[in-house]
Amino acid sequence: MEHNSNGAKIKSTILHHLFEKQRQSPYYDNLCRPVSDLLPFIANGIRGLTTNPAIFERAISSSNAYDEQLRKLVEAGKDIECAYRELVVKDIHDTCKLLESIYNDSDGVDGYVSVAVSPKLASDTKGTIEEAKWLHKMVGCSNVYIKIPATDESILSMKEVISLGISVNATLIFCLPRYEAVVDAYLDGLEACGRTDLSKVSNAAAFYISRVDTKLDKKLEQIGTSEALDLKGKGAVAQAVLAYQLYQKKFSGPRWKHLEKRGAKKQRLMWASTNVKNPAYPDTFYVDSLIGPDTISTIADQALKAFMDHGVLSRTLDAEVSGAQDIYNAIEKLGIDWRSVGSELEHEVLGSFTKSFDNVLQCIHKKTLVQV
Ligand SMILES: O=C[C@H](O)COP(=O)(O)O
Repeated sequence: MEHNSNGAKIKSTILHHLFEKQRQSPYYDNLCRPVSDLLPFIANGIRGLTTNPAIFERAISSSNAYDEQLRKLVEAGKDIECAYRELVVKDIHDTCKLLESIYNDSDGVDGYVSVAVSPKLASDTKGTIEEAKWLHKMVGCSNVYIKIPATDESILSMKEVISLGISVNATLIFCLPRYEAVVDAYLDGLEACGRTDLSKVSNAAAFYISRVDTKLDKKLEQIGTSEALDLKGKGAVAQAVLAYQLYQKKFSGPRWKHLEKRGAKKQRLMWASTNVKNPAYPDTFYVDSLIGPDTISTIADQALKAFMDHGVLSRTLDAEVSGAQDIYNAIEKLGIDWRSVGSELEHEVLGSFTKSFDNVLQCIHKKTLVQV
């Protein structure tokens, strides 16, 4: 039985058990205004929140809760993009405050809220650094994660942002080599950080899941042999299982031990894109299949509802490591290049986030016309 902030008893859910029994933290992949609407999710065991431009597009375009702040921003002479950034900063700040007690109680392990730099900066190293610094300063909360895409150019910015003591959620990770580069950027950033105590710097690595299967399944169908078809729906989870093995390897040994002595926190793998896209797969498939300690599962509404209703709580993430390696190798043997899968997905998702970013600006523009 859990207690709310007034000391009243609230019923434990599978999300509480996920954290207490499996040491995996459930985050909510969503945001809304008023942010107080998130309180029931937190009471149900959500320990952090992730956002992206598509989430803001949905939130701002489907609600008039932003109109008053927007009117003031327009009156103050802000242009559309500035106004958008301020709306975002307010939501993220207010959500950080809601999650502050989880952040404090967990000693800075949980309670984070992610806010992404503009997808338009994905190939601009310097621009990403500047925007990350700006967002961090404007939100003004220790429990904000600045979300930076793991593109070639933005990985370079991660090292610098981390070295400034800013916590980062490295996102858009679709393949293992890219994940390894993200780990190295975190380690490099920590080593370059001038602070003697590194305990306030945190890093999550958002590894996409369902979209990887969507892409792989298409390629496997094109190959069409029974061996290929038999691998459908297995690649994304297998790759994630191997990412967890890589995480354990990278966060042990002398290099890591040295940083740990300075108080550094291990990076946390965060499973993103956990909503099932293929209706033929069970709706809790990706959440159920990737349960393991010291990780985060960020879950959007569809999978969250399903998991809370009939999710299965057992440690799956390292239950079948050699099987996962066999699946990974078999996919590669069929001529599917994991790196190319990663770059195709990176291109597609950045494209769709850029579209959401443009749409939300257009929506704000329309709202300002109505207000005039
Ligand atoms: O922020 C990342 C989301 O988890 C993406 O999820 P999606 O692939 O279902 O759009």
